[in-house]
Amino acid sequence: MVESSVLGFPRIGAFRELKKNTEAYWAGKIGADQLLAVGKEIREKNWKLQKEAGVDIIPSNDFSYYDQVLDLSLLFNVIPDRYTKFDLPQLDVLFAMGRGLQRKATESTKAVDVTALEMVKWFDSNYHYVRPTFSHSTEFKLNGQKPVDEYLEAKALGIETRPVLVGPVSYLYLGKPDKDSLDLKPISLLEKILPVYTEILQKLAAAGAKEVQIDEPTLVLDLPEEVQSAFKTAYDILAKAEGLPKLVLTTYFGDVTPNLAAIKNLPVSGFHFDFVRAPQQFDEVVSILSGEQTLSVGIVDGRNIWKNDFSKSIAFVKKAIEKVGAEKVVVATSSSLLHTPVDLENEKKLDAEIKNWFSFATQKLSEVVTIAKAVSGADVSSALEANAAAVKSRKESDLTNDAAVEARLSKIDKSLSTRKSPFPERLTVQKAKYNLPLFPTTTIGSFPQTKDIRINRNKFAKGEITAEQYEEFINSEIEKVVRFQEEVGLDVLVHGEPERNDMVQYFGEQLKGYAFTTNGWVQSYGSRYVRPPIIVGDVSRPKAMSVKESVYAQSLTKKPLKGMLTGPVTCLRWSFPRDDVSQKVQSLQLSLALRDEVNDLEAAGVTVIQVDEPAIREGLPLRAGQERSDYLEWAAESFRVATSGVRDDTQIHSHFCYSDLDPNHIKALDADVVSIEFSKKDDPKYIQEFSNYPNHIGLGLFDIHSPRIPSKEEFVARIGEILKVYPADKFWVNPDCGLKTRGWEETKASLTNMVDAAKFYREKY
Ligand code: MET
Ligand SMILES: [Zn+2]
Repeated sequence: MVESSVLGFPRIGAFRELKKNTEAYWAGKIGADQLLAVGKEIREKNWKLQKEAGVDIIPSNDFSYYDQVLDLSLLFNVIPDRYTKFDLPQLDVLFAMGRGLQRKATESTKAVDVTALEMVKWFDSNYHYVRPTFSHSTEFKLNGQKPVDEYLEAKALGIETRPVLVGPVSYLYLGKPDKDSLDLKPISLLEKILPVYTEILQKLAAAGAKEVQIDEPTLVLDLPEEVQSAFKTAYDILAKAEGLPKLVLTTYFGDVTPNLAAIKNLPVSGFHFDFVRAPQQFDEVVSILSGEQTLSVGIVDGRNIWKNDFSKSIAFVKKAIEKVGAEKVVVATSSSLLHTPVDLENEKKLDAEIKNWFSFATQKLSEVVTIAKAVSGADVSSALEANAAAVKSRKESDLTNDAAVEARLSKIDKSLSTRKSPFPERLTVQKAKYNLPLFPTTTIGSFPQTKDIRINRNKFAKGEITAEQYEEFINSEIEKVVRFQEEVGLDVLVHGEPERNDMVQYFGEQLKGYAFTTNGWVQSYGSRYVRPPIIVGDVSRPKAMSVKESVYAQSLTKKPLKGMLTGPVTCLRWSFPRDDVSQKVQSLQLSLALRDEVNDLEAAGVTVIQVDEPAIREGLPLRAGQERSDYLEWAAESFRVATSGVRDDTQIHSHFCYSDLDPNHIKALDADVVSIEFSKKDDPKYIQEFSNYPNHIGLGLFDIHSPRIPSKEEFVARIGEILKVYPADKFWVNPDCGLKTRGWEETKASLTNMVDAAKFYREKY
């Protein structure tokens, strides 16, 4: 019997229980005990769900209160000193590293003021991990035994699990040196970290774990020589240790063949490969298996919501069986299911035909089980028939294909993707028109999404208030935000985005070709979850989407008001995309819809327009090469198609966040002004890279993921740092990103300090 396996299950709860309770804990409304109890409940539910679905290999330690990489940092004591000096309980150390902590002293506790560690994209997904941050003084040792505890917890429920750990090479390589140790290469710590890996693995084995899923996803990246060779060093050492469980080396999100030499002959009990993303690697990766090693065939998509095509998958798995034998093959999800929503059954509003095309995490459990059964010769014919019917219905549906969109797409040429004049000429007319001071200040768009906003949005959704009442409410929010910005003296204002639940979903809901869910949440980072809309067919814009709010906001002020749109690549990346047409086609369709919106904004008098592309970096193919250069080309083309229909004196902004951005990747967008998340970038070399960026730029000055308030002096110092390498006449002053997750109090204080610092330099220059 071929076994089925799941690499990880969403841990947020079917109804976002984890978020609600984590945030309640942060707000001091519930105690740690209650939060821990909720975590336990979620784990129990997830394990039982998988058991009941018939999954053979069920993961444990895939749960986390914040991020699984951060958990490992805590477990291995990779905790910079600044987090340990307050005598915080472990859970609070975890959250302080994840999101920063600022707290006044009480009778029994010290005052705390510490920024978060850097958070970056998990490969090309919209999940973010907290970057392990190493110094010369890092002393690896086990801090507790979370993986063992969770393994035993499942065992106590009568469920045998396979614990998951990020492997040593990936863990180190995904990290970075702390600011006090910039010369440190994390991978050089390999031999120092292996003893703690050994220790935790021994403990797992002692607790009864027979096998551990050891994730080495960095194998899908271009790896420097010393990292490639680290695999052999690491796994040879682990293989020599006494009393370890078997290790299944798990890769996902891409093709590992360029690094095949690094894992050939590794002493592990098996390998997992992602054949959804990279089916082409099959022959080569199978060729490295020794007679003993198992092959985990990742065939059920952990990154998207389309129903599996059983006939194709079964054929694929059969091919694997032929090569290595049924007893060695495992049918698996391509990656953790963390990236998919929990349960399609909770979608009550989806059109029945469309719903039948989807499969969420819970449904994917039965998919791996059914495929495993089918290739083992069990009779699953009714499941196969239903599946074939769903696949056919999607392919042939009118909802999928729109001839008018396809015709417009075929007419895109250079004239549609080039601004009328080059940047220097635009700059001259824009200077004259907007007359902004040196160090112009602005924000990235969203202002605090208060409880009041959420309540009113829900009321409107439920029909408890009328459209007029809702509009009135939104207008009052806009007015509040505009007045506030005038008071603190910001230069380019925004309307605050109170009408937007999410920057992609908001537009998705107004575009034809999209479907959206009511409960399809996916963790993006920490307690922030997103509900990606789903691109089901050709995309077009029936009517204006954002003009009303921006025009209203502009009517309230004489200062320039920035209209806010989400760019084509980000709309694509933060949606569940179609898998039947290319990403390029989907992106360009979106860009045409956005072009109409940009032009409508300009015509309505909103002539500073920001088109956010925070996801442009995450979409970058993981390896250098043709696919990557093609991507950069169509991504930039999409942005320009969206934004180049405007006059020279219309100022186009763009915004990027979440990851290490290469300035060369955004030059071709030709935006007049860009803002970039930057506050946690300490490496002067990185700042230097941006000094040649030709257009204007705002390097984000404070972390919006943290409630911490930087002082004016801190802003002054940071701006001063950047000014050492960065020219003052291109310098915009702004936060890292939008302020939607922040409260008003810290927003007011931080922005006031930021504007004061800008004024300080304005006088100085
Ligand atoms: C993740 S990028 C966010 C940009 C958006 N305009 C905002 O401020 O919320
Ligand atoms: Zn952002």
